[in-house]
Amino acid sequence: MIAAPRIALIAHDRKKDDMIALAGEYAAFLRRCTLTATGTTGGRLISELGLAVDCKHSGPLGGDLQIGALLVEDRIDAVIFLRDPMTPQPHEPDINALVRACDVHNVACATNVATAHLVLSQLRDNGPALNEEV
Ligand SMILES: O=C(CO)COP(=O)(O)O
Repeated sequence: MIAAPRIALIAHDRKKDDMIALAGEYAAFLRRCTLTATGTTGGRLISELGLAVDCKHSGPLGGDLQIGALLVEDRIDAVIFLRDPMTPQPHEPDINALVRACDVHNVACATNVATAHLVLSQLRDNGPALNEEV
């Protein structure tokens, strides 16, 4: 049996509605996954979609770094990180650290909805083999 994918879900404030819409589309699949999220994003996924989510701190309070630490320990298969490219964020260094950690450890990181569809449909249809050698 293929293990349930472990997915991190993160969205900046102006991207949270997009995240809820995206997660709603994949809700049946996401219910079979192990989900982690930054605090406010996770709270909305729980309250609006009824997903089971391990909520870390809010992004500006270190949540991105907590998720980065998990993926460094090989405990995350993919990150869906809907960043807001139009709004400066006080925790920009944390955001960059998380995306860099994805690159260092070859963990799939979708930073927009189009890529998120590719990653989520791949995981749903083929399991968490995104960062294995092909
Ligand atoms: O700021 C974030 C990611 O950088 C998201 O944090 P929240 O989900 O707590 O809003």
